[in-house]
Amino acid sequence: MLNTFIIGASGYTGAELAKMVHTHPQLNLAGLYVSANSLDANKPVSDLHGQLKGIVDLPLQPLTDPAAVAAKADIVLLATAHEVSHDLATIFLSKDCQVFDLSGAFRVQGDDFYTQYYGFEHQHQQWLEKAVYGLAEWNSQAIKQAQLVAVPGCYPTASQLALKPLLEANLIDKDQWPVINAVSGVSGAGRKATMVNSFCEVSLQAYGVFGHRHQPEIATHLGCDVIFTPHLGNFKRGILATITAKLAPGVDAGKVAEAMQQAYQGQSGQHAVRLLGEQTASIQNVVNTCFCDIGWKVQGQHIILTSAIDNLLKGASSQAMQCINIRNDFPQLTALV
Ligand SMILES: NC(=O)C1=CN([C@@H]2O[C@H](COP(=O)(O)OP(=O)(O)OC[C@H]3O[C@@H](n4cnc5c(N)ncnc54)[C@H](OP(=O)(O)O)[C@@H]3O)[C@@H](O)[C@H]2O)C=CC1
Ligand SMILES: CC(=O)N[C@@H](CCC(=O)OP(=O)(O)O)C(=O)O
Repeated sequence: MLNTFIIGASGYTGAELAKMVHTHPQLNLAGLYVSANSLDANKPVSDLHGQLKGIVDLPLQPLTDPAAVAAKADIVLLATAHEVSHDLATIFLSKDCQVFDLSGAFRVQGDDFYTQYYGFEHQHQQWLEKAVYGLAEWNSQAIKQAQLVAVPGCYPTASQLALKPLLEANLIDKDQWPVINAVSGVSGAGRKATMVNSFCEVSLQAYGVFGHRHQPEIATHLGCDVIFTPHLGNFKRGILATITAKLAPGVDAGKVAEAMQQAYQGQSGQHAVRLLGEQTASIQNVVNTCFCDIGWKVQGQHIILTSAIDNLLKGASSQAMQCINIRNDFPQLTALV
């Protein structure tokens, strides 16, 4: 059994992880942590997340001595804000733990990327270079060798899983940037109350226009520029991305279907993508599952793809668990289906 610790366990993604680690046959849920001065310190996690009652009732311990936790850990899941993960990760890495970071702290290399998009200067360049991007369906060979896995963001997961098969097969005309419009439920913003995510303020609207940090994350890892516009919707969880792209000359619906099937169909049960063909993806069918559903339709030289995930699961926690499974040679969907 691998001793597994969750830092940030009182948050939305942390609570999802607690349930998964608890049910995983090869992982021992060894401890749940919140910040040293957390108002929730020492409460049972199930007091905050009632769905865990009788399943995981461990206390949320204050993280006063991360090095002491590192000494006991085989695996550490960082379900913490970007800057917190940035500061904590190396403490665990220096003690040879496997670290799976759900934040954006190690996802993108680039000179002023972190100052421009995250508002802090990255202090751990070597680990940033060594970190493996945890897009599970596409990066398993590198994940198998990784000590630090940067789990992709929620919008980047939905967007890349849809576009990557077509880009890898050279089916997209890159001169016309794919346009990604995506709507997220409010849990995407985390559990802390803010004005933006308060009940009476949430409507349906675009935000981060031309400035969201997921645009460069998507473009970097796809190797193709994109227009990306996120929207906040008045529902709790799920993301639907609707993506419009121009196909390369001579590409038809048959070639698109072949590329999709080649990318995903062959490894059924070993990955978390479900292909819908001409049906459209919907949030209802993926919420509370680890799956990304992808549908598409071709008309002339254009394709419209729809891609749906649960932002807290395939967009964060279950993708982290897929990466743990890949890294440790467990069946990829262990504890997820
Ligand atoms: N929500 C989503 O859909 C997605 C989130 N992510 C990323 O995953 C990470 C977690 O997100 P989410 O679960 O939504 O966040 P939440 O805000 O819901 O939870 C954050 C957790 O971190 C804890 N925390 C804060 N500061 C520290 C600290 N210094 N040391 C230890 N624990 C700390 C908080 O508890 P306390 O403050 O009481 O200490 C809380 O448990 C973020 O980086 C987010 O960007 C990625 C993809 C999707
Ligand atoms: C609705 C909402 O606010 N969503 C978040 C994205 C959450 C996510 O994917 O997380 P990372 O921050 O880890 O990249 C946002 O737009 O900032």
